[in-house]
Amino acid sequence: MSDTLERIGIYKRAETARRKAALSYADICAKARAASPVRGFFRQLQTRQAADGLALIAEIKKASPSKGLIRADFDPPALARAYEDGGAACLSILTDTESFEGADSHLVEARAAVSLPVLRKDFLYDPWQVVEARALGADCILVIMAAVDDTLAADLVAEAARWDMDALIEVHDRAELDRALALPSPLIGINNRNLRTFDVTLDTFEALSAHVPEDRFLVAESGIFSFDDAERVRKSGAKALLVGESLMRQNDVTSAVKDLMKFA
Ligand SMILES: O=P(O)(O)OC[C@@H](O)[C@@H](O)c1c[nH]c2ccccc12
Repeated sequence: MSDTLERIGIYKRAETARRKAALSYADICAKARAASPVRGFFRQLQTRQAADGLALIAEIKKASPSKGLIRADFDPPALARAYEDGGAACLSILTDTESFEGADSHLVEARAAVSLPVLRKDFLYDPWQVVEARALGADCILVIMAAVDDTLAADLVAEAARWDMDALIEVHDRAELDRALALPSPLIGINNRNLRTFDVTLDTFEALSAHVPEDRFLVAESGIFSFDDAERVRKSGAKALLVGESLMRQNDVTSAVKDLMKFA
């Protein structure tokens, strides 16, 4: 099968080159300095985890390469409000258009509708994209260890820190985890989905979580559909969940969040 991550890397680097040609580093920095102030993403997760035992990062996701169209009735600001009303701690918003039908405007408009911190969910290959994320209003970026080498990962994390943003470091196997633990970020996400094959299993979380030191804030990503799934990863050390599809498929997103987290 074709390697999706490889394909994404190719068009994303080309897209970024086009954007950089139109807007220099200095210009994108000026935009980032003028952006809405950072909302503490990690701090919010810690607060909500301390209060409830588990925090939710709720994802706004219209489509994906593995599932196709997930939600036809797609209104990012309305979804953001519904997630906030349900009790989500933070939002994750896809901005990649080619594979996920996301858009930068989804992030801008959804974030403006709520007071929650927001993760820009995209494929980052250049610190310029981190500054761009801040210019859009993002409070946290994603660093996918399967997509970047150690030098680039460190550069992305450093750029995020320069803008007071958090960085969620995503891993899928032991080698990626060991590389992630060398980075100066407390937020580690174990992606239960293999980005090359799309296989999803919570066994991945159970196997890898044992190797994550207690002082890291561990996020369980992908393939969480029920309260039982949430309990299963919580018992293996998850402090937060990152959930997209199972919430996006519900008409009533607010009660879907309450059911998943057993919020009253
Ligand atoms: O829709 P799910 O199975 O609940 O998964 C959400 C999130 O983990 C997933 O969208 C994701 C995790 N890592 C990514 C990297 C890029 C794009 C998407 C992702």
